Amino acid sequence: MLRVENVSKTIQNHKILNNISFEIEPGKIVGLVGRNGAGKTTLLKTIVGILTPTQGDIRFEQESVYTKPAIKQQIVFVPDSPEALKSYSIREIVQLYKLTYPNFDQTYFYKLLKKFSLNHDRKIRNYSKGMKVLFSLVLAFSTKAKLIILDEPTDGLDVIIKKQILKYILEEVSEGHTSILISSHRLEELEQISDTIMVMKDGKIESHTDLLDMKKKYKKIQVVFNGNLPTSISSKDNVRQLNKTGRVFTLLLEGDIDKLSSLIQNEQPVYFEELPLTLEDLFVAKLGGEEFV
Ligand SMILES: Nc1ncnc2c1ncn2[C@@H]1O[C@H](COP(=O)(O)OP(=O)(O)OP(=O)(O)O)[C@@H](O)[C@H]1O
Repeated sequence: MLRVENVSKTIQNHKILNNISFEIEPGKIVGLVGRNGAGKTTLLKTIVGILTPTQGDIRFEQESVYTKPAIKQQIVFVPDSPEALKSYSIREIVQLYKLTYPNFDQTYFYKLLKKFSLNHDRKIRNYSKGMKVLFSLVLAFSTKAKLIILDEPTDGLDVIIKKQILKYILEEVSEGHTSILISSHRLEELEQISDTIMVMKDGKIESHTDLLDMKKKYKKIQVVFNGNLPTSISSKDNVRQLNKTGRVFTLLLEGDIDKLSSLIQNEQPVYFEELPLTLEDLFVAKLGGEEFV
């Protein structure tokens, strides 16, 4: 379990991280979303001990990553640009990783290279951008670390390779107890694979949403009535109007969603349909139009 406890980071009088606390349980995928400059990379680098916090602590399995650096063998950071490895041969990288991570599984590593058609005779600098990202992920998962931290792994990749990478991350997590912290500025990408989503803004965690809980608590519907929206519905605090086009209303129901649905059905709409709910809908309704793209 990772515990981030009241972490703040100030660089040159600029407070980049402001009192951040959260936990990641084993086997969970946590998505970190925020616009450019929100502080995502700084937070990730602080968690892995590349940067030291001005205040607060980071604990993994109860040990502080600052006072017990050996615990860092259980945590792998994959930076947003995997360029650092490009001047090494694959054999050199394997040697380096075996020294750093005692559980590095070489057989598994070569098996995965083959699976993704990453030719290991080739120099990494000759890989395409997508291949470099895949290679970094394969390397990270082969360490058998308990926490893998990925900084914008899908940035700048085409849709096909992006899907392949997200699918691979999900497969790896379902196999064991690896936890993942993954950042992106694209909410809809992380929503597909995460258990929880944290939204970061101006160095703070603005919201922390459990996606399973969200599906239970909220429902998005489209309804049409003969006239206007009946006041028995529009007057409810837990019914939010997301959109109105002519007589078509898109509503977000919150709380006891079954009770609210039957109340709406009782008003005999001429049309009623449940729509898939996205986190973006929820944030637009709750936080007033924040965009993440
Ligand atoms: N070493 C540094 N010195 C001064 N300012 C810094 C330093 N590192 C980061 N910052 C500032 O901290 C803020 C957060 O940067 P950070 O790279 O963590 O954001 P981010 O959310 O990862 O952004 P992006 O999505 O663009 O990668 C930015 O305003 C950046 O300019």
